[in-house]
Amino acid sequence: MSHTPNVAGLPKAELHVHIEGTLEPEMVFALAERNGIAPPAPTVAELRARYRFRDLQSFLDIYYANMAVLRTERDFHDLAAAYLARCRDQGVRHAEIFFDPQAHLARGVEMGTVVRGLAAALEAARTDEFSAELIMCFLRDQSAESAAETLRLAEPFLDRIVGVGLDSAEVGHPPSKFAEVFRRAHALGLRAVAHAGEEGPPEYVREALDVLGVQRIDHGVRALEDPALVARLRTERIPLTVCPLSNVRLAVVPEIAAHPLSRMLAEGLVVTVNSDDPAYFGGYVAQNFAAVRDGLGLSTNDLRRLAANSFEAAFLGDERRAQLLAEVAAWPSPPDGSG
Ligand SMILES: Nc1ncnc2[nH]cnc12
Ligand SMILES: [Zn+2]
Repeated sequence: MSHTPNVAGLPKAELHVHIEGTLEPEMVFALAERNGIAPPAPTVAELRARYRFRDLQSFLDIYYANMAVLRTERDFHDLAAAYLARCRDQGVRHAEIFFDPQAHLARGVEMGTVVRGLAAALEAARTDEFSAELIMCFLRDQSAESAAETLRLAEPFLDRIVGVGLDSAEVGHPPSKFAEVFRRAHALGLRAVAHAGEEGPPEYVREALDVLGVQRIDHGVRALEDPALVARLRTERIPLTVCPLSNVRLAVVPEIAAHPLSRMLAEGLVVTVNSDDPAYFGGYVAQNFAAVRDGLGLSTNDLRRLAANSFEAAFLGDERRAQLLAEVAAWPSPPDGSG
């Protein structure tokens, strides 16, 4: 077998991971038991067997149903702590983590319960080597008024939230629906990102940039259908947080060998590789790197480019960004310097 560099050792930022999408089936059952509620399936194996998705909506139905086991501050802490523990083995040096408060508010779980639990886990995980931030997403298949109310509820916690995002069922819910709440988020000093061009058209990517003023696009793979948009993304160096295994599992692309990531790299786009909902899609971020390395035949240079892009796209200070970029440039280096 040819020698392939160990992508788990490649220093990287993960910029597109939904914390509720890291809820492994085993944890669904453990939390159901701890909270005295019925699990969503008879066994872990039977729950996992349902993870065959036709499209985004068929995934979201199970994703939202499983979240019912998340009730207490401790639950949210334990969920984030489990993801953060995995970051160490995945080469993740910085994580920007999405959460979906409306999905919890709807079940009577308060904003403070969610944010305090998640933020405590992030605080405990921060070191000189590792940083993490929270991005609060609005559910685009709910109303603009609900998004505005969600932002109001989050105002007491903005010291623990770096930015806002937009996720959930895309088609029929254009970014422009959320112009006002994103304006308010900018006024509050928050960063902004949005899912666009996953199932939705290139026009949604444009709206996310022009109407919502986002600094990154989450997914964005359908932007490739529009050459003028591709040229703009390249010229303005707008990062796209791509999720290869997610795209295969949600039938955005037919198989990993057909994934447009190679084309995006060749176009000079600031693309990054991320896991999206790793408990559902067959792997965390290093498995996503391995899948595109093997499925698309990416070179060591390509892998370094993807990791460097992740630090360029991250909400980091200049000094730490420069340090992490230097570590990427030195990869793969022998772990003890002896080779
Ligand atoms: N891939 C995805 N697209 C839109 N909303 C999501 N919420 C969790 N994962 C998502
Ligand atoms: Zn996502």
